[in-house]
Amino acid sequence: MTAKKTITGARIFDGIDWHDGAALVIEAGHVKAIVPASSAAAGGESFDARGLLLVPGFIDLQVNGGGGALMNEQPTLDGIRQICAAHAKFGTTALLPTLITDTRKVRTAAIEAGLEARAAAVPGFLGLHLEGPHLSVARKGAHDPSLIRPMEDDDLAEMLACAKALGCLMLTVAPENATREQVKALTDAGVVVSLGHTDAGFDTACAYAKAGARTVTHLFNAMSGLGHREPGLVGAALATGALHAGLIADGFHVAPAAMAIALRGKKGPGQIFLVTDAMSPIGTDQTIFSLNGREILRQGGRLTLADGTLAGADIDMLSSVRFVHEKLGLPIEEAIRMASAYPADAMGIASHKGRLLPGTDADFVLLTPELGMKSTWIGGDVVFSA
Ligand SMILES: CC(=O)N[C@@H]1[C@@H](O)[C@H](O)[C@@H](COP(=O)(O)O)O[C@@H]1O
Repeated sequence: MTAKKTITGARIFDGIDWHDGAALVIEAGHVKAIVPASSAAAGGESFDARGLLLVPGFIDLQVNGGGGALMNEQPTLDGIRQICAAHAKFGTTALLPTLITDTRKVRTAAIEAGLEARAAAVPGFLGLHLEGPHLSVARKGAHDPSLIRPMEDDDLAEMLACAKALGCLMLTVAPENATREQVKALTDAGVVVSLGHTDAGFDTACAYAKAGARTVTHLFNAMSGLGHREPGLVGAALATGALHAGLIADGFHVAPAAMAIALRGKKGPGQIFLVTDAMSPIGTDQTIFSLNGREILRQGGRLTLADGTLAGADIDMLSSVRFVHEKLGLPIEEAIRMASAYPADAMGIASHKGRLLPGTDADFVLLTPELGMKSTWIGGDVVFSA
């Protein structure tokens, strides 16, 4: 990492506003400033990004796999490296490798791998997301029901130890199999607790939010719908400003009209952010893979178990940004925020990620004006170039 780098010629979006005729100045891997191009002092390396858009790097809080690796099947340092590298090709500069419901043994291996990835400073590795096994069997989705179980004392202890050692942990739980006291203990220890795979009613969801739950896992998927007398978790996610919610924007998981209604109806400051819920095929031509001994087929943009159950998404983050921009008509700035600023806010890491402000990590993406990939930068270094 050289001390100083300057990126010139691009239209720069810092997550709040556009800067035209400006240069991004990077020092020691961090944003130093965005300055008028004319006053960008010489010195250090200079990169010409004429005609391109420079936007904050994407943050994906739910990534089961990519580049042929699936966290459940390859809970190793190598698996994490593969996943991070695969998603960097689509603008993702920070992600949470996500382990869905599995055995204790696999979970322990995933935590070990996460600690190794942190020690090795794997580019793009942010922390871990453990989605399950403390979920509701009734809302299992593609999770193996035989492995879903209540949170016991030793589970809680393992999560607390993981949070302490790793520093960045998201945990999806269902109120059916995790108590409010457990959620409070976890959030007090800095774990971002997300509610999902649940039939929790509105009041229960609100009570869990009060206990510290901060986010909702893939809004609409694997939860009861918004009923007029029982708004459920969807209703709580939208009506409770404290909750942030992830959304899979592949056009198969949630109908565009439902996405638009949710975006219009979300009370702030909590926002709806994009997640890919991507699986191993991202960035490969894989058409079949296995999860807990069951086959998942990739066909026509969807990933399904033999019985047709959706099992994660076949989408990358840049395509998700394009989807909400092009299909929902969101301004490009807002589409980009949904993939950068909002997940950073949800995760509580906005002081150093999600926006390009003085002092934040120099994590950014260079795109063509048509939103094609050019290059991905993490900590001021190029990690992918198209
Ligand atoms: C990794 C994973 O498995 N993610 C879930 C899946 O479990 C669920 O089946 C699907 C649809 O849920 P829905 O049918 O309730 O909308 O959403 C996500 O793909």
